[in-house]
Amino acid sequence: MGKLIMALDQGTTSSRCILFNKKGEIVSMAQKEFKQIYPKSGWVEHNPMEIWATQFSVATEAMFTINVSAKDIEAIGITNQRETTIVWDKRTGLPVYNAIVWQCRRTADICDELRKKGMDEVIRNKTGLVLDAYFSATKIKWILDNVPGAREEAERGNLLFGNIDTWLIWNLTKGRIHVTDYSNASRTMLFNIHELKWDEDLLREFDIPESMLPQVKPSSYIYGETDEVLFGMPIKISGDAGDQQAALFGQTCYDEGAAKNTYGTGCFMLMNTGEKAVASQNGLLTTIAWGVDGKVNYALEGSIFMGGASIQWLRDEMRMLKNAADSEEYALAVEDTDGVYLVPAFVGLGAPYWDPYARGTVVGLTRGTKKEHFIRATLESIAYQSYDILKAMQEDSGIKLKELKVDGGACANNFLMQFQSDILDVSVHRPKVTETTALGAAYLAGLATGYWKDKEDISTNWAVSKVFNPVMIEERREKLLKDWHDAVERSRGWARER
Ligand SMILES: Nc1ncnc2c1ncn2[C@@H]1O[C@H](COP(=O)(O)OP(=O)(O)O)[C@@H](O)[C@H]1O
Ligand SMILES: O=P(O)(O)OC[C@H](O)CO
Repeated sequence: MGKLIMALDQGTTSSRCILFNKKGEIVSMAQKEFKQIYPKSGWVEHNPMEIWATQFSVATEAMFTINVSAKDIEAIGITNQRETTIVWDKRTGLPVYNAIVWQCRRTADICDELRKKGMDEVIRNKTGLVLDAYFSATKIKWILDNVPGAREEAERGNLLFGNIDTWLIWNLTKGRIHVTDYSNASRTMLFNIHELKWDEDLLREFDIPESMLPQVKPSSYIYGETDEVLFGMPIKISGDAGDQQAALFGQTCYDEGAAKNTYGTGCFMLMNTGEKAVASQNGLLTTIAWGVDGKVNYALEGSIFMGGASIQWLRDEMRMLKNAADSEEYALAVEDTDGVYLVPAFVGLGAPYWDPYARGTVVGLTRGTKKEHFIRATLESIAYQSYDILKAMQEDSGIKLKELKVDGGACANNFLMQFQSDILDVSVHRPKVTETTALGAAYLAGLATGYWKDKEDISTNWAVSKVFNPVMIEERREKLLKDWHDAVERSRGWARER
């Protein structure tokens, strides 16, 4: 069989491990969901120990299932839900608080205060990000200000910060390595994406000691080896990237202008802008795609907070679905939504609106509205939100997209993909391997050890499974989009006024 690459994909709702062969094919896979903790309205946490435990357990399960051991694994690549913040005590390895998840809105008021001081402009220029509770900086500050004794211990140099990648590498190496990569660092709101270093002014503004921060390395790089106790012998750890950037890499979007959209918990559209950091005029983020071959690549990103998660909400809270995949059949059982629009602003709206006070809104209900219309409107909202991002991206980059590569759990939905193509008026390409996040992490790891020679070697692995071409007439598209934008306006600012 030859050696395999292990990708650890630590997502918002589950920890996954996938073993890939040289052709980029999935040889084994294991997955475990873990608990979502909602201590207050708008707050979201994870237990860091559960994240580590589930991630390690799926790693051993994926090996065990196909009867391979550490000697069969060439290297490990890590990819992770980004921004989610963990602070732990380096003496004990114990977190001082739960992981504060990227979706958590608890620090919206800290952002409001900073905005009053004009910090939004400073932050945008240095980090490429929009001042928002989404990113790690205000989450770290919240932990230091609210966990008794945390600030004192941090100032004494006893506490470490990490996103999930850093936390996993620290645990995989039994506390020997405290590291992250450029793509993850670029999501903290503390990293200067032009100078490629932690920004002293921002650290001072947020009152965060630099000693807490990990070293920043390329995304394809031998960071170290796993502790031999874990897998029986050490395995190289040689890839690390935030999950959305890893998906861009896994989709082989190596050329300037190439773009992908991932339909997972949220939806994240990224366009490679090469070695140029393009500043957005339309509410997108400028972010680091990866550091590979001694160079840093930038991307424009549109982040949508509720993508597939809104289908999960239909399933778990509204109890309209037995499983997410059934949404396709319900949506196809009606011709349209009968004028119903659902804006899934359950945790505010991300790009391009950036409104933490927007809340979920349904408009156009009538006596004739059926469950099928409601489900279809929820699926359509995913496509409309992606339209808003693509439009902003085309304006910012000056590039008219001809095709969009897709991946993530919800891209399995054929209704959604066809509607997406219709609304964008662009062809949508679904690859054979849709686990592109894990694949990207595997590619980064394998490039560092010479398992794959170069990006060209990898590119030949990408293969399309299905193409969706637009068939909707323009007048219909325009009417739907106009009504969608009216519905979005009705959702905005709702929580601020209450
Ligand atoms: N066939 C489907 N139709 C619509 N949504 C789906 C479908 N399959 C999965 N999903 C949604 O996709 C999400 C899971 O995708 P995944 O890429 O595994 O997410 P993540 O990496 O964010 O944990 C869930 O929110 C689920 O509701
Ligand atoms: O867990 P995912 O795949 O929804 O990704 C989460 C993102 O990285 C958040 O920025």
